[in-house]
Amino acid sequence: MSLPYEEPAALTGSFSVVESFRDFGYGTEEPDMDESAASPDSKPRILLMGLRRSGKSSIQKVVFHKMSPNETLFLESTSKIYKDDISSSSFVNFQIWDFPGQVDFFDPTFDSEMIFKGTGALIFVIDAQDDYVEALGRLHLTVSRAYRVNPEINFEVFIHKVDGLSDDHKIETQRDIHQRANDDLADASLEKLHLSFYLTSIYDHSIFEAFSKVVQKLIPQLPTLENLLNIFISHSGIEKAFLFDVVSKIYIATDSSPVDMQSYELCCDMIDVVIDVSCIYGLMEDGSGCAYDKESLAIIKLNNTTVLYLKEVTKFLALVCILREESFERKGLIDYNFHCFRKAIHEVFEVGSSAQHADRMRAGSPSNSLASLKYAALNGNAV
Ligand SMILES: Nc1nc2c(ncn2[C@@H]2O[C@H](COP(=O)(O)OP(=O)(O)OP(=O)(O)O)[C@@H](O)[C@H]2O)c(=O)[nH]1
Repeated sequence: MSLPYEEPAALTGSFSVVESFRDFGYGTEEPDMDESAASPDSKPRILLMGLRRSGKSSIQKVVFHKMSPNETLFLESTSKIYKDDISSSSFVNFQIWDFPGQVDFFDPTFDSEMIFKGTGALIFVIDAQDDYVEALGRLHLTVSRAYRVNPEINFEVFIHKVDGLSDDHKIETQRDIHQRANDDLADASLEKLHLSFYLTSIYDHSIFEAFSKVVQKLIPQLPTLENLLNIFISHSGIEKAFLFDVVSKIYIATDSSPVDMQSYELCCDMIDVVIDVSCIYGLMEDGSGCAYDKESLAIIKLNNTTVLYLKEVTKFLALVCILREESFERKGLIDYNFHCFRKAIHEVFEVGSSAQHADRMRAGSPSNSLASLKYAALNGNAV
C-alpha cells in the first residue's frame, strides 16, 4: 500500500516571503529574480543514500513532511531518484535527493559528475538492526566515488534504527562501524576523506538533531549566528537558546554551551504546542490566517522554575530559549535584546532588497546597522 504524498504542515501555506541563504543557494526575503528563475536541479542538494530498506525515505518524510514514524511502515520502496525541494516551506533551502537502495554506480546512465558536483552533503544511512557488512562495502564505494568528483562534500553516516538497540549495543555498533569504515578508507589511501557518524532513529528526536548538525555545516553564516546567540543569552540571563526552522524543527544554530537532548526535545515540543494551539484558536473561522507569523510569541512556565520563551524571528525561524524564572523577571531587558538580535539576524540574511545587497557587495562592506548593534547588558549598560 502506498501512502499519498503528504504536503508539509498546514502552517507552510500561509508563508508569503522567501527567507534563505545566498552563498549556498540561499536568497533573501525579497525573492531573487535569478533564483526564482533557476531550475530546481541547480539548487544545492543533500543526498540520502544507503541500502534498500535502510530508512532513507522514512527520514525524509518524518523530518520534512511531518509523517508520523508509524506511517513509514507502509512506505513503498523507492524505485527512482526522488527529488524533494523543500525551500518553499522551510528555511532550509535546498533539495533532498532520496536514492533507491539498488542504485548502480556502474550503470552508464548514472551521471556521477552531475549528481555529486552540486552536492553539499551526502548522508549514508546504515540499518543498525541488520547485518551491516554489505552496507559498509556500499558506503566505501559510494563515498570514494563521490569524493573523487567533489572532495568538498560533507560525508555523514547515519547509524539508523538504533531504537531497537540497548545503550551498550549502540556504542559498540558505532565504534565498530567507525573503525571498519575508516580502515577501509585508510586501505584505499583516502585518509583525508572525513566521515561523521550519528546514532539516529525516527522514533525519537535523534534524527532531528542529526539533521540539524548536517544542515548547520552547510550554513556559511553559522559562526555569526552562534556569536549573536552567545551575546544575546549572556546579556539576557538566558541559559540556552536555539534558532529553529519551525517547519522541520531542525535547529540551524544554538549558543556555544553544550546541547543536551532533553533541552532540545523540550524546545521541539514547545514548537508543536504553539503551532497546534495557534491552528486551533489562531485561525479565522474559514481557516484562513497564519499559524505562525510576526505576532507569534509564547511563554510556558514549567513547575521546576524553568521558563520556555518562543518568539518569531523570520517567517521560517523562531528563537526558543530556556531560562530560570528569576531571569524572566527582567522581561523588558530580554525583549529589548531580542529586538536587537532579530534585527541582526535579518541583517545577516540580507533582508534588504536585492539591489541593496548588490550595492553592499560592490562596496565590500558589512552592513552598518549590524556593526552598530547595541545589546543592553544585565547591569543596564549598553555593550
Ligand atoms: N525501528 C525503526 N524502523 C525504521 C526507522 N526508520 C525507518 N524504519 C523502517 O524501515 C523500513 C524501510 O524504510 P524506508 O524509508 O522505506 O527505507 P528506504 O531506505 O527508503 O528503502 P528503499 O526505498 O527500498 O531504498 C520501514 O518499514 C520503516 O518503517 C527507525 O528509525 N527505526
